[in-house]
Amino acid sequence: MDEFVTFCRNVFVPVTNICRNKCRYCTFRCDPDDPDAKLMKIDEILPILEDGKKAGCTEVLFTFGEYAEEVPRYKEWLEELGYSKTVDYIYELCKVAINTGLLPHTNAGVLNYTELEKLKPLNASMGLMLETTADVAAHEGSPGKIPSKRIKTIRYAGELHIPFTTGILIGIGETLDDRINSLITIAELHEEYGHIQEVIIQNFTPKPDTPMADMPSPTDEEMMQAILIAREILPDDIAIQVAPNLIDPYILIQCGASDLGGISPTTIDWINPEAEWPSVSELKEMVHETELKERLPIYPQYIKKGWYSENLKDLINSLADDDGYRKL
Ligand SMILES: O=c1nc2n(C[C@H](O)[C@H](O)[C@H](O)CO)c3cc(O)ccc3cc-2c(=O)[nH]1
Ligand SMILES: C[C@H]1O[C@@H](n2cnc3c(N)ncnc32)[C@H](O)[C@@H]1O
Ligand code: MET
Ligand code: SF4
Repeated sequence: MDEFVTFCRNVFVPVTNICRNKCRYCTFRCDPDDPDAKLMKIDEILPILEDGKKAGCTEVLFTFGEYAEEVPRYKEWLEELGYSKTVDYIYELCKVAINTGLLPHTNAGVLNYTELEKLKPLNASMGLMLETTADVAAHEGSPGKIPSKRIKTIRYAGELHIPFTTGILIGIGETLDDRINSLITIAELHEEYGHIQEVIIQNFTPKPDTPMADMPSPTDEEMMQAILIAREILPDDIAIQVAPNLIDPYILIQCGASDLGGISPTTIDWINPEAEWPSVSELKEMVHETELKERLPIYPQYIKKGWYSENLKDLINSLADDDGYRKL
């Protein structure tokens, strides 16, 4: 067990919920004719960033459906905003966020090398869940969840020296062997490139009106086992993240979890909207005697290695203490 666990104060901006995939566990995604379908404009996003900054946040999490450009109606919306590719819009949003004083962490699904290369100078870290290396029914109809495609994106991020977040989803039809295989895959990618800062062990939570609404969440025993195995397989410099709005973290910390991810004082978890964030004081109670430490979206070792661009230098220096954690 680590001597402390970390978390990050962030704001969550669900830039678009249009997505080419149809993951059977997901309620984030919308069809373009759904009344909730959206592509957020800078005008709408800016006040969210400013509120977060005022509340002491250091990170903005920009989340997207994957390759929404493959959905014709979305292309029109994007063109109305003056962009022909999502990555160009993300680039602009990251600039706005940095000017507001927040460090971007973008998770836009699978991206190619050129897209990651474009976004690297404006992101403190980026993310993509591997989910699983298994071929599961939950991912039928989701070309972007083919494991080899996800592995490629994670590999490109390594080649580009982007501090990276990935993870696995527990309880989507994968076996114990699949979990082990997924973790070995992540460990090998990190051994090659050294860029994985954290691995999220996310418990599937069934959502109403999805094809997986009646599937059970993983049991506490399965989650404890997954963390123990992850701690065994993953190199020591990778943090293991669990989401404190989805599961009680205390026992999982005893098993080796060392990070509680982004929690937001001002926004909801748009992927798990039913699960409210604990406040920092509630988080303190949840971890009992364990010390809590606030981090930035880029982990201390990547600040030390200088894995960030000139664009982020002043902001990181103003937010980080000498050890690379949040300056108090
Ligand atoms: O609020 C959430 N934050 C999620 N985050 C945010 C994450 O907790 C933080 O942004 C990172 O720890 C960086 O500080 C993700 C980030 C990724 O790169 C990949 C997947 C996730 C998943 C979630 C999630 O389900 N809910
Ligand atoms: C951003 C990440 O959120 C996770 N995600 C999407 N839907 C669910 C759900 N029902 N339960 C838990 N995690 C989910 C996926 O792992 C995705 O990659
Ligand atoms: N759509 C992306 C993915 O599944 C980003 C997070 S899910 C809302 O990888
Ligand atoms: S989980 Fe991500 S990729 Fe899958 S349908 Fe939802 S938004 Fe799309």
